[in-house]
Amino acid sequence: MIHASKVSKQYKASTRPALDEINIDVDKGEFAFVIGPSGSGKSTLLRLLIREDVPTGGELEVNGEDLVHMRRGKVAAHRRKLGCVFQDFRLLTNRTVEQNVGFALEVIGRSRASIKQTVPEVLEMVGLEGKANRMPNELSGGEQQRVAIARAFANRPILLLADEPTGNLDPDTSADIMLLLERINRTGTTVLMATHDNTIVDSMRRRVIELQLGKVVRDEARGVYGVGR
Ligand SMILES: Nc1ncnc2c1ncn2[C@@H]1O[C@H](COP(=O)(O)OP(=O)(O)OP(=O)(O)O)[C@@H](O)[C@H]1O
Repeated sequence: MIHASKVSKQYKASTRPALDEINIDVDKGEFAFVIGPSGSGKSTLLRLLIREDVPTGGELEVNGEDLVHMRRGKVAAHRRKLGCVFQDFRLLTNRTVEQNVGFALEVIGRSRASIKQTVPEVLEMVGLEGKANRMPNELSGGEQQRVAIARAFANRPILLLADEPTGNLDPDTSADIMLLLERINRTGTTVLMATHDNTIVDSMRRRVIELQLGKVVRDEARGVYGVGR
């Protein structure tokens, strides 16, 4: 699903590369954490996968698509295959829960009938069936993140990218969000999640890819966060 070979990213303003010849292969259906200290390159990796930015070296493919040489006109189609979830939820604050999810489907050209059918299904999946008409500010942080996950999942992405999705949530709420991401993973969606949350990483025992100063320093199948971090 993800193939990164010697991928580097050198920002113009920076002296050292944010990513330095990293090799990562993630298979379809895998669940993998990307961990590492602040500035190690986690968000940069996710940005390259979303094609918000382009590597300055190496090969990068998602689902067989070459992201290095991808034409600008194909970027939107690439992003449509992905779901993205962020620490700060990024909901449309002036739209209801239902509209937030529906709008994401509208912009990718889904018919009104299909949106009408899909939105209640995904809201039920994330446990928000009674809250379709609420505004985001009428929800708890955990509920807002559920809306963001519903929105990311509505189009059944092949790959879900999550950048610190539990960063603003308390431990119990974070655990619930992880159950939801596991559930999404069980439907066949590959999940790549950047996190600082050692409790979550230790309890899930999933693949752990550790970055330090832009290099992969550990890639373990059923890893833990690590001692003393
Ligand atoms: N737009 C940019 N221009 C210049 N340098 C950048 C840019 N974005 C990130 N960097 C640098 O690239 C390196 C990696 O940053 P990145 O945001 O990928 O790290 P991170 O592991 O996600 O950190 P955090 O956990 O704090 O989010 C850092 O040294 C950062 O300062």
